[in-house]
Amino acid sequence: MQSEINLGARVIVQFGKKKVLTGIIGKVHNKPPQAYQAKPILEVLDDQPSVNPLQIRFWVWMAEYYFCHIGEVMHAALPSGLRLSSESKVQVNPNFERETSKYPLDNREILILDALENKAELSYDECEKVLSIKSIHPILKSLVKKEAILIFEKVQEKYAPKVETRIRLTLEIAGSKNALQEVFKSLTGKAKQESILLKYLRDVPVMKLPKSNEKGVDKAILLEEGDSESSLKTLIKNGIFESFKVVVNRLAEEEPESEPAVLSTSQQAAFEEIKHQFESKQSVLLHGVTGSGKTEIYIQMIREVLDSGSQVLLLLPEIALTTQIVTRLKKVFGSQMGVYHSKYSDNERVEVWNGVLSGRFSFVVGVRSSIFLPFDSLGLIIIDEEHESSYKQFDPAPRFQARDSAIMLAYFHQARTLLGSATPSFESYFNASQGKFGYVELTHRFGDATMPNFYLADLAADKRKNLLKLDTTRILREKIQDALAKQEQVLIFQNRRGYSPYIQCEDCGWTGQCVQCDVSLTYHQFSEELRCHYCGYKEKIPSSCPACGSTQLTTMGMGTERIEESLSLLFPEARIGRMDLDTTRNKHGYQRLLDEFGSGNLDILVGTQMITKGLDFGRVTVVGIWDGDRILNFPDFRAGERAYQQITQVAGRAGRREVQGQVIVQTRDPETQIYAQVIKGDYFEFFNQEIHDRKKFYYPPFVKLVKITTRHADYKVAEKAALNLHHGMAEIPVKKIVLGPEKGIIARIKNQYQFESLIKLDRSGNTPVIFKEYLWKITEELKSRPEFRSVRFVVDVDPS
Ligand SMILES: Nc1ncnc2c1ncn2[C@@H]1O[C@H](COP(=O)(O)OP(=O)(O)OP(=O)(O)O)[C@@H](O)[C@H]1O
Ligand SMILES: [Zn+2]
Repeated sequence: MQSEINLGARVIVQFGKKKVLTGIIGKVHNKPPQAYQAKPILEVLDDQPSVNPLQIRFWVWMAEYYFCHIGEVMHAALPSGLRLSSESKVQVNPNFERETSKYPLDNREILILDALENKAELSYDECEKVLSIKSIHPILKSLVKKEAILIFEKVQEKYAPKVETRIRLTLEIAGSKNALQEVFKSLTGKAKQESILLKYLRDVPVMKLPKSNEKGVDKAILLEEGDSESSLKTLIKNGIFESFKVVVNRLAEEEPESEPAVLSTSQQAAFEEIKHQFESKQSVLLHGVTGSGKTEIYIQMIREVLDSGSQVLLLLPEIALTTQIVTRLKKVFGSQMGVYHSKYSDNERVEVWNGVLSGRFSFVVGVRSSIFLPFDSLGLIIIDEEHESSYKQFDPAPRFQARDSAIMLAYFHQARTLLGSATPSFESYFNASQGKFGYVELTHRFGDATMPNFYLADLAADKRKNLLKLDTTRILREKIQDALAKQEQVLIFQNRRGYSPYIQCEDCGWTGQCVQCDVSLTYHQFSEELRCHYCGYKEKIPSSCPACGSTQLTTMGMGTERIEESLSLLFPEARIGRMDLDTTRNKHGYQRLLDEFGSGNLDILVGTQMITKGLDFGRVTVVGIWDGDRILNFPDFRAGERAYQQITQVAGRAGRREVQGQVIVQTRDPETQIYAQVIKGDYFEFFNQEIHDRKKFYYPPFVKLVKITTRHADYKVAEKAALNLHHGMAEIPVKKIVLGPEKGIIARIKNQYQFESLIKLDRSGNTPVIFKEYLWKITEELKSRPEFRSVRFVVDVDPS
């Protein structure tokens, strides 16, 4: 068999009596495993491997680096359409004969056997339908005992190619004019059939171009004007038409429709400089202020690399992927470009996968999981908005950082990585300052656009002077009013983190709590529900307090819904939209809101983080940051970095064309230094200050962080396991600091108590590798103890 096996091919392996699993050939060797009995391969599914050796190398690296099983990486990497599912099926036992069987059969058993005469195999579901009962097992079991049927596992490809039924004239008819005339004669008086034939001849020029009959037409199109299916059937039965099936592409073909823009002088200079630095560096950081036109530079880079015959991957944060930038790229690259989106169906994902495999897509724009596509000759990976924390996968394993992983992937391909941002991550900026990355800057906006003007609006002062109305400062109101008068647009930003509205009883102080987690339920006005943001639990809003019966329930906190409400009171004439998790839950919600805003149907858009990601709207002149302080205050060593990035990014949506933008930050503390730094736009100065603290207190990029969460349904067991883990880790002979274990910020999630340990590892040499080897042994040893058998240790390398 060995000669048939190719690295990367999918195979089926039997586990236990009933289960079959799909695997990928990772290595072909002759050493039998010591610890377990190897399982035989039942079948090799692919002649051509689905996964190439570079991918396998990448998976191995990822599993090792992010401390998880390679199976978990495989699971994340393969679109589920490429994994196989097995389903139990029933067929007649070939040795069975009803007449001579020594066992008596009851009625229901006979019905199943009858059904199997019409169809060679039935699924459990189908058997249940035959008898219209719920539990088919006893009957099938009895049939097996009576040696009447066999049960087997059928492995099915989940991916289903899209098949179209097409109709064409049979060869006899299409081949001769006479035959066709005969047909016409025979159809006189049969208006319905005649109409179908006429329609066919209208769409397919059989007379002029006999070859055109080969392709025929889509049956659905042939019948779409109301012609009858049964008439078509008759035509087929009489040998006039025939039907056949073809596999078609789900992803529409598009031709490029515009040329790339001509770069400005400074863009051109940046472009040349990037190429120059690529000669000596694998990775280059492009630090270009908001609106500087990074996209056009990417387009030129992509063009060049594609022309040289290599593949290109452009990574975008999740939400940005549905928008402007993809439309822009599609216009330039047409159907050479594949889009890999998490909102795509499985089948669509498999088509992008296969498109990369077959060479149809040499360029892919995608979310973080697109790093797993089967590229075999990448020349360039671009990571746009590289500072985005959504590049990190939190759950489930592999908990990978797509930016860091992409750099590794590029290394395996001997490719280059271009990281772009107006507000680089500290990691990348640090790497650039150390000379590990190249560094190219764009300090001006494209064209005549200038950087926006900032105003710090003092909430406390306005309150004292009685100028605060519905939480808006005077200056914010004035600027909005001005913009509305000039028919310009306004964005209002409220930070989602560390804050969500909830319901409280005014009389007894009751608030809704999740039944499985130690958190308050969040209030959703739109759906009139209370929801848990951790486990998804939800309940209807009670009409009275469940604790004391009072009907005085009020909404606490100030979410985007409340802001929308306040603004509609203050500016009754304005058309206001809201963009947050609530209004974008369905597939097209986000796009629809952007389209409305873009086409000028909305004057004001209120939103969370979503409105900050790379949006480019020419008429936005005012950006209001509802509560600046909220952005600064979260308990995290990255608080400052995130705040700087976020304020700069939101502000960057304002004034991207001729009219200068106005940014109003509402705050109780206008003296806070970070505001001054953002306004000055001096990232370098800000970085230098912050990095000093990071060094002093041992935080990244000076150490490597590993976070381990210990989980168990029993508080005591979880705590004990976490303490044991702690003691084990303290003994590991590498340079490190082990903190914790502490009760999780949220003590219980989905009925599991959690304790967190944080490890700060020395970065030098192979300290992290040694640490992980020991950690593996420690957790395996703990899990082998009966008391900790169901404890989970969740390891997060480079948590964000
Ligand atoms: N060479 C060019 N020719 C014509 N228009 C350009 C050119 N470069 C940039 N633009 C326009 O300038 C605007 C800003 O460009 P772009 O959106 O690429 O900026 P960006 O650097 O990605 O900004 P951000 O970081 O804020 O997302 C866009 O409307 C873009 O179409
Ligand atoms: Zn919950």
